[in-house]
Amino acid sequence: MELKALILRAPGINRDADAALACELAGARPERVHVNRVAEGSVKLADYALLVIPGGFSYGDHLGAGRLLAVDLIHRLGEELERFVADGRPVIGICNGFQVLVKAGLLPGPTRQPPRVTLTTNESCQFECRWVQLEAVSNSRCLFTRGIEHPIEVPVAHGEGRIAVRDQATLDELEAAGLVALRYVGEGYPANPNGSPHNIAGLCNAQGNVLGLMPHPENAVLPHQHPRWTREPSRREGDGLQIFRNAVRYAASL
Ligand SMILES: NC(=O)CC[C@H](N)C(=O)O
Repeated sequence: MELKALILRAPGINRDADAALACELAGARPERVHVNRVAEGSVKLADYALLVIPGGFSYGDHLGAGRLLAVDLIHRLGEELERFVADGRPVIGICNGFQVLVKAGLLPGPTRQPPRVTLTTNESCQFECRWVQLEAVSNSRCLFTRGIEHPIEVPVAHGEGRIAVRDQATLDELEAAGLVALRYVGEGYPANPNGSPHNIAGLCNAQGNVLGLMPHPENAVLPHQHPRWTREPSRREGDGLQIFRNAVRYAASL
């Protein structure tokens, strides 16, 4: 049976087509759906196996990147989304989508708890747009990064990607609970493009079925998207595709 992926659209979201392509290459059938269609009930989240919140500048990043779409998630999708997550279905938030999930309290979770983590302006105070190396954290609960044993290369493009935590205890807890899913490889800037502590690039929830990450795996799915594709012709696909394939495989197993 073909699995359907809901790619959530909202004003200012701009990487929905890229996310749709990644889902399609991973074996799912993507549908790009405006958040209003879900909120009014004409599209039901429960009809989908996978939810993607793509990158972009939702609502123009007003009040902080991801903040206003997070309000939509909490107040307009609310229980439907909570049920989707509680059912164990995979949710991936990419860049702006990660900011949305964090500001909605879905990451690191649990929901309805006071926020302990946020994403804020890069340490460099500028928009960072380049390719980075990422490693999957081996003790992570994340289902999207399974089997990724070597560093992968994907691009970043963000202005507000720095993780800020309430205190050191929160950071220790994220690590100990296996909620850190991905890290930038290398020491300091520019390997870590935003100054996130412990080089954190992505977080998951305790169930492992919600992942948010600042880099863009959906822009690293085809061989020629890589900057060295002419010099490394052996590359058969982009490194980011594994993340989508894991999601589709997992969704199929539910
Ligand atoms: N590419 C993106 O999703 C960018 C996210 C957000 N608008 C930022 O600048 O941080």
